[in-house]
Amino acid sequence: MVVSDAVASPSRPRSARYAEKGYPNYAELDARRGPRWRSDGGGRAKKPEVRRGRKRRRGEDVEAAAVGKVQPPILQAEEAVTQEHGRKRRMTDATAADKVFPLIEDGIEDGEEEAASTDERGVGKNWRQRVKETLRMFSTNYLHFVQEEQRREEAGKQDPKASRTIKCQMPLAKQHHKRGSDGSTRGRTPKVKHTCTYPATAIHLIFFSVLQLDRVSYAWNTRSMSPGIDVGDQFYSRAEMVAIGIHSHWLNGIDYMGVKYRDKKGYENFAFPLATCIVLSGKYADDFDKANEIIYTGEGGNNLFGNCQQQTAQTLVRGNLALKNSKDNGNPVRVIRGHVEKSSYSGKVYTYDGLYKVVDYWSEKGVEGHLVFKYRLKRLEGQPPLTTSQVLFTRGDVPMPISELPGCVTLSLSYQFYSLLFRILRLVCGDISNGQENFPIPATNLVDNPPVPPSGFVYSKSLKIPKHINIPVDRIGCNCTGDCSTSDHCLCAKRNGTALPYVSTQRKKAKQNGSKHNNVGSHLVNLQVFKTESKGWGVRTWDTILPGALICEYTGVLKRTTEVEGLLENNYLFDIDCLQTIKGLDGREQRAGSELHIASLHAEHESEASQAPEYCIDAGSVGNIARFINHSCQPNLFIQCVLSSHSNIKLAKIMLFAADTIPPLQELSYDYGYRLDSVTGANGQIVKLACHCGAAGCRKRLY
Ligand SMILES: C[S@@+](CC[C@H](N)C(=O)[O-])C[C@H]1O[C@@H](n2cnc3c(N)ncnc32)[C@H](O)[C@@H]1O
Repeated sequence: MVVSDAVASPSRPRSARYAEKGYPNYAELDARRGPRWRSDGGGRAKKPEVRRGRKRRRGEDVEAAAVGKVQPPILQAEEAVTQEHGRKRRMTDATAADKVFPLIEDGIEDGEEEAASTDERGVGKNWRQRVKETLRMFSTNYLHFVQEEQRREEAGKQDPKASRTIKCQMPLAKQHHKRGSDGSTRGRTPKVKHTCTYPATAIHLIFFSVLQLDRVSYAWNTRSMSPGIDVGDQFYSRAEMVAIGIHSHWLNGIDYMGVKYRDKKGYENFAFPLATCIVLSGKYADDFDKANEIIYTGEGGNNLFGNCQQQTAQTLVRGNLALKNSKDNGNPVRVIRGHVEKSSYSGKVYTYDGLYKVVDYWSEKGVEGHLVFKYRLKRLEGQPPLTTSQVLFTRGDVPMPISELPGCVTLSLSYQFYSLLFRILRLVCGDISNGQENFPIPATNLVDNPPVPPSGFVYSKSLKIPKHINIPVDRIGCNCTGDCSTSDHCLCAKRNGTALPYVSTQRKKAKQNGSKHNNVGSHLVNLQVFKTESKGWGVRTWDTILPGALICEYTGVLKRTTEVEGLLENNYLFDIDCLQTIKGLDGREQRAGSELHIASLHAEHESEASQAPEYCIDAGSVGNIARFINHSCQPNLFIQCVLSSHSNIKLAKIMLFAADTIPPLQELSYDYGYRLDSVTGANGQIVKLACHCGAAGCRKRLY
C-alpha cells in the first residue's frame, strides 16, 4: 500500500532533477530488505472491467488474478508471470545473423530465444522478458545507490567527516573484471585512471548486486548475438548495456570475445580475440557514419577523459585485433550508436542498430597525425530498418493548434502557423484536458479520414465523488516535516511495512506552502493521446520516463460496484480491489520481505478481506488521460493503490507508475489482467476480444 501523506526529502542534486519531473522519491528504501523502487505491497486494483450483462464473481476474479496480472513492483521482477500462451515469432537480428554465421551453443541455443527456457535464473521466461527484467533490476539498484550517494553528499555538507569521497580516482573497470589465475586483469583493464562521473560506491554496488543476481551471465552468449534485443532498442547508459551484457565495457568502444573461447567446442577454427559489438559515440574525429556503412576508427592512443584527441599511435591488439579477426572470420558485429539526450540520466541514449559485417580494414595516419586503424562495416540485409535517425526526437513545447473541432481550446496565436502544424501532425485537439492539467495533452489522429478527436467523455483531472459516497476523513499520514527516510517514527513508512511511501514533490511543496490540499494535475509527464490502428485511442509519452515515475491517477466517477451491475458495456470500469492483491491472490505474497506489510494491513482489514470490491471508478463518461491507456501483455506501466487522505483501502486511489525506462513516442500500457472467457454477453455467451498489443509474449486475447 502506498501511503502518500508524507513529505518529500530535502533537495538533492540528482534526485532533485527527477523530483522536478514529478518522479517519486526513491531514496527511502529499506536497507534490510534490499533495494526496492518504493513502498511495496501496493494492492493491485483491478483493470478497467468490461461489464456485459453480469459482473464476474469474486472467485472468478481470483482465478483471473492467477492468469494475468497488473505489473507488480519492480522487485518482483524475478517472480514475474510465466507466459504460457502462444509466442509470436519475430524476425530478429539473431535470425539474420544465423544466415551468415552459424550460432554455436554456449548457453543459448538457436531458436531458444522464442522458447520458454527453464533454468534457475529465469524459469519459463523468454529472452525479451529476461532482458526487460534485468533492466528493471538495474534501474532499481541504480536509482537506489545514486540516491544513497546523494544522501551521503547531503550529510557531508553538514558534516564533512561523515561524507565519503564522492569523486574518485580509480581504474573502475579493473575492479569489475575477473582476475586471471596470475591475478592480472589482462586484456580488459583500461590504461587510464579517470574521475568517476557516477558516484563510485553506487557503481560498485550496482555491479555487485547485478552480478550476484547472476543477471549478466545469462543474457548474452556473444555468438548468439542479441537474443531479447530488437533493432531500435534503447539504453540510457553504458552501465545498462553492461548490466545486460550487450556490450561489456564501460569505456571502450569495441567489445570482444577473448582467447579463452579458443578451446570451446565449435570455436576451433576461429582466430581470437573476436569482435562482437562496437559503440559509435562520435568521439573519434576519424569515424565516418553513413548509417548502413560505417568507417570505424580503432581504439587506443587517445585521451578518453580529456579532449578525446589522438595522442599516440594505435596498435593492432585487443579490440583492434578483434575487429580484424571478425573480418577474417566473417562474424557479424552488433552496432550501437550513442547520441546526446538531455532527458537521459547519463546525458546520452544508446540505440541498438543491428548487425554489421567488417568488410575491410587498414591503417593510416589519422587527422591528429598518429597511426590509426580503420574498419569498414556494412549493415547486414534482412534486418528491420534503422531507427537511429528517428529516435533523435526532441520534444519542444507541446503545440497548441487552433482547432474548431469540439472539445478543444482556442488560442489567439497565429492561425496560419497552427493550421500548418495541424495539417502536418494531424493534431485533432491541442489539449483534451481543456487546460485542467499542468501539461496540455494533445491528440493526434493519423488513422481516421477525416481525422476526428476523442469524444464522448468529459475530462476531469480528479476523481468525482458523488454525494451518497462518504469519504472518511481519518488522515493517517505522518507528521514528518523533512525527509521521511530520516525519521524512525514515520507513520507512512510503518504502515507501508517499513518501506518508504511514495511522496510527490508537489505534495511537499503544497504542504510547505501551508496548503492542505494541493492542486496537482492528474498526470505528471508530457503525454499525448493518439489514434492506434487496432486498439482505438492510446497514450504515448513525449518525454523519457524513468522507471518508478508516477504517470497518472485513474480518475472518473467513484461508484458502488452494485450500481454498475448489469450495465451493458463499459470498457472504462476499474474495480478498486486492493485487498485481493495484498492477500497475495495474484502472487504478491511470495515477494520476499512483504509479509510484514501484508500482515499489518490484513490485521486492519481482516473482516473485509473476503468481500468483493465495493467501489469502482467509472471513466466511461468522465475521466482523465488514464482512460485511454491500452492493455499490453508485456506492459511498461504497473498499478498501485494509494492512500492519501484516509485509511480505507476500499476507496484507495488508483495510480499508474512506469515499470521501465520509457522512451519518447512509446505507447504506455498496463496489463488489464482479464481471465480468458471471464466476460459474458447479455445472452450469457462468452465474449472474446482479440489483443493487439503486439508483445512477443502476447496472450492473443484480452478476455
Ligand atoms: C480503457 S479502454 C482504452 C482506451 C481505448 N482504446 C479507447 O479508444 O478509448 C479499453 C478498451 O480499449 C481497447 N483495447 C485496449 N487494449 C487493447 C489491446 N491490447 N488490444 C485490443 N484492444 C484493446 C479495448 O476495446 C478495450 O475494451
